[in-house]
Amino acid sequence: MTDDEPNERRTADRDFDVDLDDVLEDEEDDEEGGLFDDLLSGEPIFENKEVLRPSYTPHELPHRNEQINNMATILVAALRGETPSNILIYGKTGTGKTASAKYVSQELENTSRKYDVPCEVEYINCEVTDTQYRVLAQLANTFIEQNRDYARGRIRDIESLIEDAEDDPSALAETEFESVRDAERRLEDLERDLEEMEEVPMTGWPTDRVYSVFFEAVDYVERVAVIMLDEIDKLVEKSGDDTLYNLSRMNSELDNSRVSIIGISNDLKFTDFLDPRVKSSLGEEEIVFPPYDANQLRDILQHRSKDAFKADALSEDVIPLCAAFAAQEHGDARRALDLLRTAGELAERDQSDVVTEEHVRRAQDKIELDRVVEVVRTLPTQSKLVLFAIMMLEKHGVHNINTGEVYNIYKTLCDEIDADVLTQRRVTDLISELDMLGIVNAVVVSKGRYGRTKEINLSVPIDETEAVLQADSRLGDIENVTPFVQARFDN
Ligand SMILES: Nc1ncnc2c1ncn2[C@@H]1O[C@H](COP(=O)(O)OP(=O)(O)OP(=O)(O)O)[C@@H](O)[C@H]1O
Repeated sequence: MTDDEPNERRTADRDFDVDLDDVLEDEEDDEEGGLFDDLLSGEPIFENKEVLRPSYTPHELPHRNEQINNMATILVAALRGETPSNILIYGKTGTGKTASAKYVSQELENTSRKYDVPCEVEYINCEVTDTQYRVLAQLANTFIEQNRDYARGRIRDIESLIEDAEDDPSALAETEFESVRDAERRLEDLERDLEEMEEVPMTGWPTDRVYSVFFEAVDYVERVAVIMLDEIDKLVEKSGDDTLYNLSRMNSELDNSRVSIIGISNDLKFTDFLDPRVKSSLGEEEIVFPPYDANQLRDILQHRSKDAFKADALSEDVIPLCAAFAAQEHGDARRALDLLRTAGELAERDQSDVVTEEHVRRAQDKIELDRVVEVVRTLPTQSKLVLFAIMMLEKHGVHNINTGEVYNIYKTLCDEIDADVLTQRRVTDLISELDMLGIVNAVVVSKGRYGRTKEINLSVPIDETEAVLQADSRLGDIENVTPFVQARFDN
């Protein structure tokens, strides 16, 4: 290389001279590891942690065969071009409702492609999409997108058919077109359709208009559309049963397509709020997902852990313990998987080669604490003030606190931060709510001729509770309020 060669060229050559192996060796010799070296050096515990996350759809769902077969038996009608009955799926949280329904839909769509039967499943999470407008708009736009693809595909086919027919008119034999002109007319129709297919904006239109665009989009081609409404109770709670009413009576007006609904809910009572017509149409078939017991959870964890962990990374008692803990919590598979993943992460952090029972116990505490922190963090300000009062009393050594004591300090705290003071009766209600959330424990005790009173104790760790309460921008201003506690003979 000469001096007058361009600079970049020389720089580039120099870059290539660097031998990557040398760099790696140098790094190995380097005694002081970087920030990540220590963390990387331990044997990894996980083979693929994603497998344990809620977003992962497992290929196998042990102990859900019966429910999966029931769903398939109902939905097979779609593959015969008939309308499947609507299905309502019930069960507590973490019992595999969504995972099973998604698994069945995937299989249904795969088979429909195999046999070339037009059938689609549209999934909507009603916790996120919780108004009639949004549900209809989301569905309309999905179908519009599919219709566009369909129209473009048809346009391509007809264009090439016309080209062939111009050379050889017999190319039109056995097609739906009698002449090239006929095919051209169809082409023009499709192009006009394509232009007219207008997406629904996420707000702003009258709901009637959204509904009619959705209706036309579904009916544009022949198909069976299965609409899966997960957390359907949230939709009804937020915006009533109009959406379900409209969807469930559509079939009588559709010409080309058929609609069937799968509703998923963990609230068994939500149908009580439905119009009787909607209730009977939606609940044509009901499938119940019972909670898992400890043995079933063990099988589920065993299946998932095969792909998630390195061989021998789990000590023998880890899975049974995770299963036992989660079985106590109404047989929730999500909780069991969280526990196993968190235990693995704790083992990884300890740079341990195996996950042990101890990691599971710590994971259980961590998850519980995370839950408490989240519950406390999202409490309304008034409840936070009541909890603050209880926490201060406990900090000053007062146990079996009574409502009057909480109320006195609560009032001082309200003054301190300029908040409205609620009545003692309302504060008693708030204490009961905190009890229901498992943050305090309030028991009614009889004091003989002095009547009955509530004895309140904090049931969550005091330091973490204080930290979360202090992190609230309003409560953070509370300084040095010392609870004035009347002399008590029972302390
Ligand atoms: N039988 C099973 N086999 C393997 N994994 C399962 C099984 N049942 C549930 N799971 C897993 O447990 C987690 C929770 O399941 P899913 O979301 O289906 O519960 P859900 O009943 O819909 O709960 P929610 O009502 O809270 O939405 C998911 O990660 C899912 O993959």
